[in-house]
Amino acid sequence: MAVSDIDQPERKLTPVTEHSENILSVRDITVGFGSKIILQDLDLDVHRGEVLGFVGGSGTGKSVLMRTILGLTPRRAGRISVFGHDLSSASDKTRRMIERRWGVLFQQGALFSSLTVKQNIQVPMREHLKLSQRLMDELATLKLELVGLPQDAADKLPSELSGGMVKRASLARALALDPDLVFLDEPTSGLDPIGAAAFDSLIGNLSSTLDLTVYMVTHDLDSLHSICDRIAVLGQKRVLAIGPMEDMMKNDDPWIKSYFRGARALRRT
Ligand SMILES: Nc1ncnc2c1ncn2[C@@H]1O[C@H](COP(=O)(O)OP(=O)(O)OP(=O)(O)O)[C@@H](O)[C@H]1O
Repeated sequence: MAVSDIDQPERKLTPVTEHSENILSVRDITVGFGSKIILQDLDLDVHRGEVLGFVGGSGTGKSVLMRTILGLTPRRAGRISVFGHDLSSASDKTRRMIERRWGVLFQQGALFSSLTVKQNIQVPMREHLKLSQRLMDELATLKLELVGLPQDAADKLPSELSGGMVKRASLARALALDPDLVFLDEPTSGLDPIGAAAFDSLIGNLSSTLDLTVYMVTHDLDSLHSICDRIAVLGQKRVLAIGPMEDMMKNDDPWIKSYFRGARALRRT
């Protein structure tokens, strides 16, 4: 049975009044390209075990922030601490340990087109672990099951998969090393509403059963309502607001109001 077919267990929401342990902390981050500043003095905390949804207008810097945290885009100022380690002062060994403990699903899936699904899932295993081919094959089989892909997907190339299957295969790769934290960049974009709901359900289930912390950039209001413990809104080069959906529904910032209580948002109720 696919994970997504299992009824979604009632999610235990992270209590926001208690000070949860931060798995990721960003302080005073400034990022720019040439003379254009995208993020300025931005602060953000992600609590262990939560699903944090990240929203903001197009071009506000959601992907830039995610790439900066991942070390793919340089920052001009600020500190990032993951699993209690400051990334600026981390040794190469610590940095590799951190990279082993996080998984990433990029916006377009970013699977290697010339590798089969199984080989794609095994890329992080080859990079970080020394395992026999047989063990890696067994692990890839387990990951396919975890994300609800049929076993015959293992030997297919990404071009032979549907959009929803590509997302699941990318998620299987992001989960290859049993991470504590996963970054998902618009995981439901391009999926039809049924596929998107099944994917949300999968992420919600994995988050509860594997005790995963999820950092999810999304435009999908359904995802925000159904699986996010908290929502962070990016605007004016910083995190404008962060909190549970109830807080967003009460917020009077014009962008937040029109996003969460505008005509499109109200149509879904
Ligand atoms: N490598 C780069 N060089 C120059 N500008 C860049 C680069 N990467 C991103 N930008 C600019 O940074 C801004 C933020 O881009 P980003 O992709 O983070 O937006 P976003 O909030 O993720 O948008 P969307 O919701 O449309 O995906 C944009 O103006 C973009 O053009």
